Amino acid sequence: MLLNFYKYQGTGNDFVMIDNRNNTFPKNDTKLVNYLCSRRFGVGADGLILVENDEYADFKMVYYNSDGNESTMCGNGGRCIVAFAKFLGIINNETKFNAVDGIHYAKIQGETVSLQMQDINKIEVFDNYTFLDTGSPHHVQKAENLERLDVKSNGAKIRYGKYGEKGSNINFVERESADIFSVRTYERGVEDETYSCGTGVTAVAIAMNYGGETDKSSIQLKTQGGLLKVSFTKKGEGYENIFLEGSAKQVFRGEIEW
Ligand SMILES: N[C@@H](CCC[C@H](N)C(=O)O)C(=O)O
Repeated sequence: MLLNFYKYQGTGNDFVMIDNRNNTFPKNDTKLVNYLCSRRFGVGADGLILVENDEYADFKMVYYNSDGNESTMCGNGGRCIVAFAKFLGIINNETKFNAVDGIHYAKIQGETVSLQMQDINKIEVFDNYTFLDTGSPHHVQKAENLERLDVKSNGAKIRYGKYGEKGSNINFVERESADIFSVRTYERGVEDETYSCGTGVTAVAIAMNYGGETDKSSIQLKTQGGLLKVSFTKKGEGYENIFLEGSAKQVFRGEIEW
């Protein structure tokens, strides 16, 4: 059988995109999703995303990690699906779409997508790290010489050692200035470092503000795949009006046999 797909990337976090508005994709086929994401045998991607019809919003986003399992929210994937929905003619320059963590508002201008994330009310601060959920779970830990850190092995150690089977994404952050932080992320479900993680940089920006590393409410995050921006409003112990902004691009499209 031949399957039509599109490939998108948002600051180097890459996704196989499939238009599943006709409901023909076998959604429980973990092996198929894993095969499509395989960099040696398939298309190659950090994750796979389905665009589906939704009763209450412009469309629905269904996200899978490259291991083939459906997972929680993907911020870069959310930005890419907005670009894909525009390409498909489902939306124009603004949208409200449904995802696993609820409705997201987004707007697109050229190749830049600004995606509203869910409000955050719970932030846990520990001795040498902060934990928060920005749609997906994130461990945020400061690091020196970030450029030289072995993110895969250090990330895996924390992901399995501290968070067990369910796991967490692990972010390492180094402050460059009050409004610029460098971030590298180990993603669960990919079980490797990715070039950037949208929910991850969102978690880092909020954790840095909450922990007093910066008093800025608009922060630039340097990732291996490029620059992202996170802005927010602090309200009491929580955060609202959280926006993740950066580029989202179609890379290629094709069909693959399965
Ligand atoms: N790359 C994503 C995060 C995807 C979800 C994550 N791997 C998980 O399962 O928690 C992003 O851009 O947010």
